[in-house]
Amino acid sequence: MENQSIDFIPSVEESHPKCLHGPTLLFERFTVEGKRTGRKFFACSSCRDRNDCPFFQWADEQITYHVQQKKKKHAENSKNLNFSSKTIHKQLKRLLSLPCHIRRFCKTCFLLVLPEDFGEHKDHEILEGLSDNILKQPSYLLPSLSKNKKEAQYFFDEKTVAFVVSTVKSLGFTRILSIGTPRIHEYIKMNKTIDLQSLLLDIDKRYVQFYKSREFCHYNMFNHFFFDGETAEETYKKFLLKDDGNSLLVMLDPPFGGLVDVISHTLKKISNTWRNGKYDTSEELPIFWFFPYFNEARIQQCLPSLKMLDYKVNYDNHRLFNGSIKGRKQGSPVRIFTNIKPEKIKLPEEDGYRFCPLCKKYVAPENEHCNVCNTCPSKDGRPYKHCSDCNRCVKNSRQHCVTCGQCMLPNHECGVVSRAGRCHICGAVGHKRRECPNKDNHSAPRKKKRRLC
Ligand SMILES: C[S@@+](CC[C@H](N)C(=O)[O-])C[C@H]1O[C@@H](n2cnc3c(N)ncnc32)[C@H](O)[C@@H]1O
Ligand SMILES: [Zn+2]
Ligand SMILES: [Zn+2]
Ligand SMILES: [Zn+2]
Ligand SMILES: [Zn+2]
Ligand SMILES: [Zn+2]
Ligand SMILES: [Zn+2]
Repeated sequence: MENQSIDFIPSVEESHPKCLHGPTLLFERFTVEGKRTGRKFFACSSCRDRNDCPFFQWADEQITYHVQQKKKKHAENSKNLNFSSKTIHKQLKRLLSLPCHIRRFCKTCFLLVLPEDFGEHKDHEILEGLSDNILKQPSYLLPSLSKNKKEAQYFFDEKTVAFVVSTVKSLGFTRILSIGTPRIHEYIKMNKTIDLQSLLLDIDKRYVQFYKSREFCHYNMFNHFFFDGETAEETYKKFLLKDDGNSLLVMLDPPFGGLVDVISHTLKKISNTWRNGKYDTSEELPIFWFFPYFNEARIQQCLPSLKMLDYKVNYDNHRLFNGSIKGRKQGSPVRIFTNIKPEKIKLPEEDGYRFCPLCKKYVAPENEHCNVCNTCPSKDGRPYKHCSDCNRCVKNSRQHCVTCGQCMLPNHECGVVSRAGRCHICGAVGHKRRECPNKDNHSAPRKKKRRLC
């Protein structure tokens, strides 16, 4: 799915073959020249790595014996953490009734352990003395799955969590559908005085041990699949449509490798269910989508009402996303995409954000308004300046080069224009291969660099 020569085709997933992660998605391959091959295939909605989910099936092919065997083997290997939700909820209640010093968590099995089960985990890595508070913050207790490409868990730092929750509160929301945002969910649960409700939907099944069934659903956001069937889906619908769907915000922080089209497709499904329960169908389901700034164009193509805020979303356990990399002054590349009017969202002035009356939104300290472009142009957290030759704003670090006919870095290889960020077919900026007007009649092979002189 990471490969750019694959395109997602929205279709009725319920009729697709299923893998361990629910109905698969339909994709189509492109040739390197950007032409459709016409050959479609089903692949796992959630895993890009075949080691995590080996499912693959050509759409025009009957499932082979080989594939069936592979699927069976994978299902057998994935039987761990196969606990029943009913008993698991009772388990947390019992654990909380015990004194702290005999409350244990097995770091080998990722399980909370009751005294009668100590023997089963005797050679495992054990954490003991679990306080009530730590049991309310499982994202700090569970080892992060950040090495696993499938789940890619990166957690917001405390400041970001506090900012996001207070913003949601000040906007008047009372409920958050938290998709892949366990840290927001647990912060709300921990701080009862905040008076917000949250339902967590996440693919990480380990969370089921820490929450009641009305607080957490084991869920796949790439195909809108509830692993525990109709009961879980009912829990979600009830939450979504409570109070006629009023005062609800959907918040999601997908793994950064997730495809924008696929995530948008899920958001549209959620929005349709929400809208069906409402009188005023012109209203839009309020969304906060956390994603890197460089996805802006694609997100706006899929969901045009989503606007990008300047706020830099920091993470605890990601060097790139918490501004801790030496020399990386621009900070985290993750932003909030929302359909709430940006002027209503006050970004923290103590961090240098200020209101731009011309753009009618809060902007980052380095983002100076350009009167020619009539915008605060910086997207990536670096200062920009206007170049009258290019007739647009460019990064401060660039200078106009007459030979290249555009603004370039001072030490650039003069006469060679990088194709990064350009369409692979026609070389233009502003669209990708799949939207290229020349897509169907182009056959030149892809080149990395183009000599101009
Ligand atoms: C980038 S992390 C976001 C965590 C968030 N920043 C927080 O602090 O709460 C991605 C989250 O999405 C979850 N996730 C990954 N793939 C998912 C999927 N296919 N469906 C639902 N949740 C998924 C992960 O388990 C993780 O909680
Ligand atoms: Zn799968
Ligand atoms: Zn164990
Ligand atoms: Zn401005
Ligand atoms: Zn400008
Ligand atoms: Zn220029
Ligand atoms: Zn040059």
